[in-house]
Amino acid sequence: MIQNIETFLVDVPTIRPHKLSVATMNTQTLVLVRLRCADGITGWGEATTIGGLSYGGESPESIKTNIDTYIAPLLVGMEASEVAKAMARVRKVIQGNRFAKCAIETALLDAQARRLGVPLSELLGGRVRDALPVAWVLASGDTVRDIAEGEKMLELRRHRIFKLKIGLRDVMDDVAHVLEIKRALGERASVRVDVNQAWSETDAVRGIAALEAGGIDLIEQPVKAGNRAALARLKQRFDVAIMADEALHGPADALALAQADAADVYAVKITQSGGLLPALEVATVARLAGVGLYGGTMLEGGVGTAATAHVCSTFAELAWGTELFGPLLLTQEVLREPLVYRDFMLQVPTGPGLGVEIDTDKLRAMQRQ
Ligand SMILES: O=C(O)C[C@H]1C=CC(=O)O1
Ligand SMILES: [Mn+2]
Repeated sequence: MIQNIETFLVDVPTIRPHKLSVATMNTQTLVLVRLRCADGITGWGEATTIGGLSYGGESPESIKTNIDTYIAPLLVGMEASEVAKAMARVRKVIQGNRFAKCAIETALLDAQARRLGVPLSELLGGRVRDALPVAWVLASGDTVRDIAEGEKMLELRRHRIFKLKIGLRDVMDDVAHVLEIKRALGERASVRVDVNQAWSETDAVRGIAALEAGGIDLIEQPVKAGNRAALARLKQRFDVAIMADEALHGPADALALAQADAADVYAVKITQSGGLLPALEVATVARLAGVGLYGGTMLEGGVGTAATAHVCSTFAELAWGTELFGPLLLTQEVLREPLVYRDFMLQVPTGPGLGVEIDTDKLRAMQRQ
């Protein structure tokens, strides 16, 4: 039986300012959920977002309030091992709130996988890979600093895929910044950009033409999320791969984007999809439509990152790797043992459930009062 559900906000400084077109992050607010069951088993989930309300429609505070006020009372007293019934109730009664639903589903699945003594991946159909390629995001806002950071990551053998956050400056200034980094890193790295919706379609035509010519491998969400037709026109116009991120809020969007032939690649995010099982549905639509997969992040800490890793470990094809580096951007760790990054890959945890343990003493000390 589900005994109680608690939510925690944890403000953690980032290792350096992280500049996106929608926000500059100096701290990240982790939203963590603990679900305790009458059989003594505890499950954890995470609903972290980026930049308060500047990236998505749910803020850390709204997620906490909505779980505490509306979702937890629906679930307390239900059978904890009946994850699908519990989530069916949540999905029937609660509109929207994809991030909150994701955290709840993660906690239920973590608890159930622990109960069964298996890694969470095995409840999701089973893993076909034990490690995932991980991109690093260069977003200091400074070209020289970004190049030095990229060189350091290559030397450490931690990352050889780099995503650059652009869209804040004039299109051609951004292009010059990106191409300088590409020239410095050369064939040793895959260099990609994320515009986070900042360009008009005409900006995008100019910007993508120059980036494609300069050897950039992937263009993420160049135009507004709602402008599916523009994304489709850009996909038809250019050879370089176009990725949908903010345009993709779960399986229905995955289908609509596929029907519009609007993207070469989907950024699969468990929070944006509204949970782990909807994220698997996004991946299935992609597979059937011939769309490539990429494991996306909302810069979650260890819990959400592990959950996404379990999901991505089940993908037969993962052509574009992942960006599951969230914990590495943070100055403090909430896990007892950090996730393992080695040889350019994140190792998918092997223990029961998520395969990570929360340091509850640390959490108590770090949580927002
Ligand atoms: O992809 C996004 O838009 C969000 C995010 C992922 C990595 C990062 O730095 O920001
Ligand atoms: Mn993105």
